[in-house]
Amino acid sequence: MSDPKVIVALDFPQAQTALALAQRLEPSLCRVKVGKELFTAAGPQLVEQLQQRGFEVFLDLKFHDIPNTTAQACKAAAAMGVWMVNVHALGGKRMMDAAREALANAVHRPRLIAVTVLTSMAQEDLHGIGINASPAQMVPLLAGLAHDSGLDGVVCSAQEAPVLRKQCGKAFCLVTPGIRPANAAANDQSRIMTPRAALEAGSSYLVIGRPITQAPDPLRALQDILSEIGDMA
Ligand SMILES: O=c1ccn([C@@H]2O[C@H](COP(=O)(O)O)[C@@H](O)[C@H]2O)c(=O)[nH]1
Repeated sequence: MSDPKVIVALDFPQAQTALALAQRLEPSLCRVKVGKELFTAAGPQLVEQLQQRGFEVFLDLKFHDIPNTTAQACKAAAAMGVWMVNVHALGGKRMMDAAREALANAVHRPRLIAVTVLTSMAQEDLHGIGINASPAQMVPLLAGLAHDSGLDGVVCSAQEAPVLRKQCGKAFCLVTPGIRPANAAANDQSRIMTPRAALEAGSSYLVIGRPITQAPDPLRALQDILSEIGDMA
């Protein structure tokens, strides 16, 4: 089976719009991501519909709660048959251990990854919440905890990928949002990189939302990105 490197973020307020966009894409070219906005509006039924159309789904709900609650939420995600699910590393090692253990005997075990520092955040945002460290310092620390807990990978920016690749090894999955083709608007993202540069830096998968979903021709936008990636796809 092919292993598409692009994960399209379906950030829409309702199922109908998300399905219409998915209809214009190709499961052989990309996976899709269902995040908080769409899942809150449309729920597991929408995940099921995307899977029926052949898409593998990254359920991006960033679970961050006490260990038991997070573990049970991960189990519920696995029961939906999703390809990937995530927790937030700021929930700590005990929470990540519980999440991994909860999935150990799942019939269909999704990849379990942890968000490190959101790609929208810069150093001043961390200072604003009392963390006197830079993303370049915090991300390796949180990725180390996720790695020690036996998680499959992390969400980070592509800017941290070279360091994490060395720290956590080849098999560790680095999922990177904040991807912007040259000249595309950064929007609310802070730590960004172009698609090809991100893969060269060591990203495993690229999460791309608005540059594709808001384009006049989303399939064309995806294909342009895949052409830029070329032999790295
Ligand atoms: O650190 C993170 C974690 C998750 N995201 C999600 O990725 C997409 C990015 O969308 P764009 O439109 O390409 O900016 C979005 O769904 C975020 O919730 C992230 O950006 N950063």
